[in-house]
Amino acid sequence: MYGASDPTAAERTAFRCAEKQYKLYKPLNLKGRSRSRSKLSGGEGGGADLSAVVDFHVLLAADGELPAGIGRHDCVGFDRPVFCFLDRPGFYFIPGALSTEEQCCWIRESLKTFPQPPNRTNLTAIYGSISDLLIAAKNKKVLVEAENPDIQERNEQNNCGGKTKSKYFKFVDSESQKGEEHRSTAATTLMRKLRWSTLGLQFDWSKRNYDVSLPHNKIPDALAGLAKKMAIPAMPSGEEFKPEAAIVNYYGPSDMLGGHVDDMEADWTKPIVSISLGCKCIFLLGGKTRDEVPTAMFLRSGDIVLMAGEARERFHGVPRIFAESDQQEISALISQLSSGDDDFILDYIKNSRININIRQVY
Ligand SMILES: O=C(O)CCC(=O)C(=O)O
Ligand SMILES: [Fe+2]
Repeated sequence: MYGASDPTAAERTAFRCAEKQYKLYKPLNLKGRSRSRSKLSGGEGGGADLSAVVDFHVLLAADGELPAGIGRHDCVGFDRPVFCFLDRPGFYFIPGALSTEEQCCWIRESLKTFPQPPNRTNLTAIYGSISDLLIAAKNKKVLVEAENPDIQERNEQNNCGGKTKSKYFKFVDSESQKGEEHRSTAATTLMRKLRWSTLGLQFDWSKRNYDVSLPHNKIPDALAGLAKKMAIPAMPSGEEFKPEAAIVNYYGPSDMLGGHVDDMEADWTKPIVSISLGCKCIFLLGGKTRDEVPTAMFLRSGDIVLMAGEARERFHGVPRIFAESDQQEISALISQLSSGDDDFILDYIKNSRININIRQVY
């Protein structure tokens, strides 16, 4: 799914040039996380020229003639404006599809419930199942390694012999760790290291496929309902979208997602329903090879993108998040979250972006 087989050839492609053009460059001593399923390397950079980036919110507000190559997609039974690119069938952009309240709700769910077992996250491979990460972060807990009494007992009963070395990780008060030799990791740090979680059918990144044998819950009803409703403009007529899996991506200020194609679902006539939350980003929509020059567009909190049919074969990625400097972009979100008691979530989202993309697998 992700990355090109020949990295040197990938370096020279039009898609790669666009990624380099838009990526955020930072001082070398602030080396950021590479979230990439295909990495971007550094460069000199600075303020990128954003004049070619399509801004659907400006087009929506102008309510006039659209630039060449962009159209409106009229869809029976769908009451919101939907934009499309005339030469890129199957790609749809629904600006401001979610209200501020809805955005807050999905941000909370993304941080609180979506990373809960049996859903897996990038942290699962290191620490096993971790429950209540957000609560632990709010309560300033730390994660420590401990012996798992359950497994020890079970092994003894099964005559596995001797003491098992089975370990697991648990949250404890940071105070209790003072003077302890155990290595501990603050829950707030882990929260920042959260890069993805998978809902519904679990995606196995190492096998690059869905592993239906892994325990999973179905997609929460409210999210499934939203995805079904928003998928309508991209659905073959008379059919209903079946949300079976979702990937939640968590982006910090210097994170990016390298160009890739999502090709692990059986029926490409069904869309990927992709929800943006938090800080603004640049999204690149390329061609069927990396050699085609991609179109850059802004994605803002509450926007929804649909990719179906031919658009499923197109390379796409996120080279840039706009955090900190562009707080006015998410001012409604900030004021809504400020009125609650969610300081942690407020601080998190001020310099993060969350993307929930929902898929029909079969
Ligand atoms: O973050 C986004 O908007 C895109 C995410 C994506 O393409 C993916 O997870 O496959
Ligand atoms: Fe994707």
